Amino acid sequence: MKLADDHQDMPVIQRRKSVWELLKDPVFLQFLAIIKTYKWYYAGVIGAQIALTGVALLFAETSRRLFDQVPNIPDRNLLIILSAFSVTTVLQLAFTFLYNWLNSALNESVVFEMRRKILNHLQRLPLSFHESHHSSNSFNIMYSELEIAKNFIVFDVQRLIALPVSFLFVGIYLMSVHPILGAIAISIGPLQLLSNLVHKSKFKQAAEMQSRATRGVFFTIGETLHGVREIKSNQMEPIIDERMADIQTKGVAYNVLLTKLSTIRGIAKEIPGRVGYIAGVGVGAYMMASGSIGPGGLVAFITLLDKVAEPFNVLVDTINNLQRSISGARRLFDVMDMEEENVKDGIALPDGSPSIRYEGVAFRYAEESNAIRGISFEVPAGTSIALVGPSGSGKSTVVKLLHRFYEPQEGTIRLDGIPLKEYSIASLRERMALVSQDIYIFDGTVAENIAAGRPEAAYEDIERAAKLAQAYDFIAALPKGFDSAIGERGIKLSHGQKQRLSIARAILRNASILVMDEPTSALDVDTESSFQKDLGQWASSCTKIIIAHRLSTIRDADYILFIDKGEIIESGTMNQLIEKNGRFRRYWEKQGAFPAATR
Ligand SMILES: Nc1ncnc2c1ncn2[C@@H]1O[C@H](COP(=O)(O)OP(=O)(O)OP(=O)(O)O)[C@@H](O)[C@H]1O
Repeated sequence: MKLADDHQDMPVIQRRKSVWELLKDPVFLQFLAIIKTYKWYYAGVIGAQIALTGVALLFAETSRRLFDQVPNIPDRNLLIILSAFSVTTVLQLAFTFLYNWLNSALNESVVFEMRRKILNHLQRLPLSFHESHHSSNSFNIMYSELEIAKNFIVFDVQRLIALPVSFLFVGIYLMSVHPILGAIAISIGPLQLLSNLVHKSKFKQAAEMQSRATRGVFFTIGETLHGVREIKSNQMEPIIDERMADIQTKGVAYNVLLTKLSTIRGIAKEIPGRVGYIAGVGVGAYMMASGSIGPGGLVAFITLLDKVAEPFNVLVDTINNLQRSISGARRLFDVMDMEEENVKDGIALPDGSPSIRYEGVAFRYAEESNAIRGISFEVPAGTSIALVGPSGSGKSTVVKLLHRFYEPQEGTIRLDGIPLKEYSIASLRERMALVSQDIYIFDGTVAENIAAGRPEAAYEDIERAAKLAQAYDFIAALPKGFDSAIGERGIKLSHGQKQRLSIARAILRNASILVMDEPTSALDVDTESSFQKDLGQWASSCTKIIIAHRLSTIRDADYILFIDKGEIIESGTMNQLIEKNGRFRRYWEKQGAFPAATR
């Protein structure tokens, strides 16, 4: 169980992009394409915002007329004014309702669409991404980073369009009431923008630290839930608790700091508004006394002061948000920018079992030293080869290359004489079945789990696969047989039972290459021997690669490779290797598989 704090700088994937580069980023443009899909919602929300400004103008103008005419207002005018107030109230309520409703629909739809896009992308990234990044990293992207990016795409974008329009309307109206009052009102907003400079870098830093703390929380929760068994058996609960407390303490401190800085910036933002109000009321009162405006003009000024300042007010918030959104979105885009596996390009692998040939293949993971080197062997079509060797010797790596989960740095792998790279990944994986050490049971029924790789399979075929995998009896004993729910929310299976389901899954795929990575490690001796017998029947035509730590699993293999430290040390049939009396024989002797030979 890893306890490193590597969530602190996840994911450092590519060079950081400037805001400008980010706005030109193709992924950002893809997100803008989402906006296009929901253009009518955006139009509705923006329209409702502008309409609310119109209603505010109507209210201010009505108030102005009322105060300009009282106390000698004719009954008819009063009636018109009261009707206008009633209309503004109704309109205000109606547009507020419309705005909230459309905004919520827009928000949910965009989040849904973005999450789908990101998950689609994540599952199409090469295995190397998932093997080198903690899964909590992807969860964090799906939730926190997405939430932040969404705030920009949903709210900031619409405000940036609607508010300047509102500003223009209200500004023009106030200038028409009186140019000096209009100028005072208009100048408040730009002054408010200056508040953005207050503690600018400190604020940015605090936002980044707070987001790190959030990522830390995701990381710790993910790691704890993933390794709960190891945590319990190693009594690591206090360590996890301490770690969480540490992250939370920092998280609380950064949150408080962020709130403190936001409040200071908020005060700085308020000051021009308050000063503008006092100046406007003072100037207005003076002008009223000198008769250049009526009392209604002053009332309109007071009523609309907030409205004219609002666009800048919100712009300040939007710029604040933008700083956070950009750093969240940047992490999201970094991952979205990563190239997906190209599974389509290439020729299709023809029907029938192919021969497999490795020619001087070498591979290393990222910066590490070679995991395998100089690997050369051939498996004729329809035969089997077993890879044996100590743990960490490179056996799984050899077969990962066959799936094209990774590409070798040296050498060539050929199927039927054609380099693997020329086949499309989709056709390769379609023709290969994998029974691996890590068995994943999906949330669903037994039948659905067996048919995971062939959802259209007939029920009889599923049953047949279960029989050949020695899984039929235990499935039949489940409360609902093949319809019993298993996985996260269903019946829990033993490792051996899961392994048998995974074998049934592979059988059902009807593949022409069968890769088995320790396929029977959790089966009892009797079940394994029946499985071996049946393997000869259902997989007779497949070309097979079997990785095994058990001698019984490889006894029937046509050819065996003994691998150590990434190299083939010995190769031959079982009898040849035993007679050779070399590393292979000593390896099994150590495990008590047969008596030590006299040397
Ligand atoms: N995703 C990975 N990233 C970096 N190194 C890896 C990765 N997977 C495996 N390795 C390293 O490559 C080497 C070979 O590993 P591999 O899993 O191929 O061995 P193996 O023989 O299959 O082991 P085992 O029998 O224990 O499953 C090991 O040193 C391992 O630490």
